[in-house]
Amino acid sequence: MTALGLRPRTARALQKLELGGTAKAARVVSVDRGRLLMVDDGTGPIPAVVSGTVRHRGREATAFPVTGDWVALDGDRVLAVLPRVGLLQRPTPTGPEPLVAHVDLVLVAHALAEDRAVDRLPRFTALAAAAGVPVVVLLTKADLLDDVEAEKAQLSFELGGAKVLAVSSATGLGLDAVRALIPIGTTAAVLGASGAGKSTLANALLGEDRQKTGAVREDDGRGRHITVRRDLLALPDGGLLIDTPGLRTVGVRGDVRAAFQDIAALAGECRFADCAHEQEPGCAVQEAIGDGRLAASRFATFLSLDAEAASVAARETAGRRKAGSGRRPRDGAPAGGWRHAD
Ligand SMILES: Nc1nc2c(ncn2[C@@H]2O[C@H](COP(=O)(O)OP(=O)(O)OP(=O)(O)O)[C@@H](O)[C@H]2O)c(=O)[nH]1
Ligand SMILES: [Zn+2]
Repeated sequence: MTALGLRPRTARALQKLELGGTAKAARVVSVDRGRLLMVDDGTGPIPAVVSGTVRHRGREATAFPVTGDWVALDGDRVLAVLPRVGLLQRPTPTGPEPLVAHVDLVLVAHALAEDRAVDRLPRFTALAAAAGVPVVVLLTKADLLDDVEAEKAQLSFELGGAKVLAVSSATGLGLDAVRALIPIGTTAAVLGASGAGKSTLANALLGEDRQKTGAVREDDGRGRHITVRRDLLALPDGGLLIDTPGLRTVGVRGDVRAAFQDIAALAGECRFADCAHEQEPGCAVQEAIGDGRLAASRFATFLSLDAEAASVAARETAGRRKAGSGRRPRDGAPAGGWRHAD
């Protein structure tokens, strides 16, 4: 893996496209409508646009690039999006919306001192779980808490034993621990509600005011600076950080159990395979709540997200039936294909 996180598999996928000598792999730093900023392992940010020609079909090749994507770049033209791993997608009424790609770790920021409602956090962890990306919860603004260790333990309990790190951009608490999570070449995405302290944390990790510089720099220091508001940032230690704007609404989609493996494991121990975890005898979930191993609030959150995902699935099935009479695009490519750069 290179400093920018290019994996051999992704590099091979580029070779397979056989685009010719001048096409190279480059990574998307930011997307501003049709305008992209790219980096590769030799150059600083380069502006690029998406090619109007769909040269290669397939799911990724016809997708519009998102921050973190690896693409085939020829001059200033993006020819194809290379196969994605670690793709964070937000469920929307019209289907999943890709947010960022090639993410190795999701950091969910939550300022417990200002927001006691932790039941929204599993929405973020579900988003990561759906992408198969590990999660660490950041208890931000820890300087505003009286008993950080106790709050951290409580938060971890309420999140089913999630890994929680207490951090403060104000005092520097926990910043080294966060840095250690993002070694050279790995990409972490910070998710969380607006005001959770994500951008301040990004600045603290960068060691500079991102608003002024916001630059992705090559680790050899040759790269140029360019101001971007957010997106893929190169940390001084070589890790890559994607700061995302606060997501106001995060829906859930698919099987939410991936984000509730603690509950799924308990449910596997219930006496009845079809246990509804209400008042059945031998219910391992209710037993765990009873003896304090599982937070009742977590189980309640699970039930509500599970119900939400089920209703989304039902809506999508109904929508597909309605659209079923329409023509299917060739090669299974999504209708619409490239969104052209202006
Ligand atoms: N006391 C304290 N305040 C903090 C800390 N980190 C951030 N803040 C304050 O919290 C507020 C919000 O911080 P931001 O970093 O802008 O939050 P954000 O999550 O990036 O918000 P969005 O960009 O809207 O998603 C600002 O007023 C920060 O100064 C911290 O560690 N301690
Ligand atoms: Zn049960």
